[in-house]
Amino acid sequence: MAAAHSGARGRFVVVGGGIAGVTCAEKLAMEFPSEDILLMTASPVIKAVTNFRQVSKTLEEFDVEEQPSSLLEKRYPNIKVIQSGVKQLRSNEHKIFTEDGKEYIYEKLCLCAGAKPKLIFEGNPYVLGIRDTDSAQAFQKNLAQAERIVVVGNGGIALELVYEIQGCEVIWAIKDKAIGNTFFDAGAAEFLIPKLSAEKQEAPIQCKRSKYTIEESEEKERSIAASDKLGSALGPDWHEGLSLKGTKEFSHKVHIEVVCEVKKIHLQQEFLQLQQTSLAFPEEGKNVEPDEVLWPVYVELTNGKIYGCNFVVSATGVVPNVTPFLAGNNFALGEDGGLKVDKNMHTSLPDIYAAGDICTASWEPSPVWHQMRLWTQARQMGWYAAKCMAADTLGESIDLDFSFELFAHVTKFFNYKVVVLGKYNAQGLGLDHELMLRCTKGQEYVKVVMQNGRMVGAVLIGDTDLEETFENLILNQMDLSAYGEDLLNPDIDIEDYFD
Ligand SMILES: Cc1cc2nc3c(=O)[nH]c(=O)nc-3n(C[C@H](O)[C@H](O)[C@H](O)COP(=O)(O)OP(=O)(O)OC[C@H]3O[C@@H](n4cnc5c(N)ncnc54)[C@H](O)[C@@H]3O)c2cc1C
Ligand SMILES: NC(=O)C1=CN([C@@H]2O[C@H](COP(=O)(O)OP(=O)(O)OC[C@H]3O[C@@H](n4cnc5c(N)ncnc54)[C@H](O)[C@@H]3O)[C@@H](O)[C@H]2O)C=CC1
Repeated sequence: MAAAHSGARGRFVVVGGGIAGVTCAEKLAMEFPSEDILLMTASPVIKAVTNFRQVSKTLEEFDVEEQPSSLLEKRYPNIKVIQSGVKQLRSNEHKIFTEDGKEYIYEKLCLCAGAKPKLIFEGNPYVLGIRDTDSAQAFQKNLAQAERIVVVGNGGIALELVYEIQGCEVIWAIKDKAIGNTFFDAGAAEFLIPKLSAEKQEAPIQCKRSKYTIEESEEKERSIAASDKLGSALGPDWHEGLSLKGTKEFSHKVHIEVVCEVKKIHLQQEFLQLQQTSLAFPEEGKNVEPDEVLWPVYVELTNGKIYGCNFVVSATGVVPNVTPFLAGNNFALGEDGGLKVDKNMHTSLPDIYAAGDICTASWEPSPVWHQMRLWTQARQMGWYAAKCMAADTLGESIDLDFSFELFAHVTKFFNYKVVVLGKYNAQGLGLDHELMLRCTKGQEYVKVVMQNGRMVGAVLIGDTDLEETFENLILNQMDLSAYGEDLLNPDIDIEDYFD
């Protein structure tokens, strides 16, 4: 490496301008008002949490705003933002080196560099991922000229996309039998499916929140894929600021191919040489006709079907963004490739902490908490990592934060409010559990997971108003055997029982 110019010495250095990094820097700035906190980030804007609302003991909601870093420095005069990517870490010397050729010395470091989309057929220019503002805009631009796309993956992004896209045929290829496997079971999927064939209620195509937008002149002409410079993950309602419309005039037109993966992606020329048949968009769920249209790419599925399309969206999860920090540093990594952190958010290397999507929680968790790469957890981890760094500096001990007692997430899918609590899909419980259900078509879907008469998880779709009561029941592990099915009886006001 070329000789680096000496930058600054920071007692506390945080890497990453996403929710985890910014929250961590803010908390450190509050804990140590007379210290400079260095926040290094590869992106020109930072993500700030605004309008934070504690909905219940563990459920929280907030908005995420993209802001220029100067606003953060104004709010916290002891935060200095350095806009340059970190290219190397020398943990044994307590030094980091940035892309602009500077080096910095830290006493304590927190790595919050997020994650990257885990793309199928990475490098294929017809395969798009969605992570940050750039990639979302690239997607929108391509969609505006598309008649048919193939969406691969069955998690949060795919669920949001298939519902939001209008005026474009969508072939949705999933590995599982039912939609939304990361959040739902087959019953909940069944409840949601009718929404995909209904006319989408027109949402105002404008952003609910004011957002800092990148100057037009800075925006590069893009071909199909976005630039590979890594920005922060998008915030809530990210699609509301974008018109997700193809070239046609219909609302939803989604066909789901279940239990399959993508075997191959053929360019048009290759496909024509194969002399195989591709399929037209299935009417009423059935493949009847060979396709007459020529497409830029053809997707061959493992079930033998081939569909032509304009491009493919790979919404197939994320991989922690650890690469810039690994060379020469012997970090312990989790099975998912994240930096392992203990119950103090400490990695395996001295004075280095990690938070958010980059890390893998490796402590013995509460029986009803698990890690998921979500912004609620990024905020909680960033905040708690700062508290741990402060406690260590002051020689104090600290208990695991209460937010890690119960997994709790509130979001929106297909225009329904969705709350998931604890082991909502009986994760890790094997056969040792029972399910109780209540469902009113088009209105609500309530599922609770019971183990030995105690509630260990719940999925609440619609305005059920049950989240606080169920959160308490999961947290206090009360024996509910005596209540039997009455637990979900809509004629009984369950809150009166337990409050
Ligand atoms: C489309 C989409 C929708 C989502 N929807 C939801 C949702 O509805 N609810 C929910 O809870 N979660 C959602 N998520 C997940 C959520 O956005 C992430 O879990 C969360 O934002 C992660 O925050 P983070 O700070 O760990 O990482 P990021 O937001 O990825 O931030 C990482 C930061 O590190 C910087 N960086 C990267 N490499 C370097 C480097 N070498 N040097 C310096 N800086 C670097 C980046 O520029 C960025 O600022 C969604 C994600 C996506 C992509
Ligand atoms: N409302 C919310 O809470 C939302 C949360 N998110 C979060 O953002 C992150 C990224 O979202 P997603 O990419 O949707 O990740 P995800 O982890 O939610 O889902 C990935 C999906 O891809 C599937 N998959 C993995 N490899 C595959 C392959 N080779 N072929 C076919 N399918 C494959 C998985 O089975 C899974 O269904 C996640 O952490 C997610 O939790 C994203 C959007 C909305």
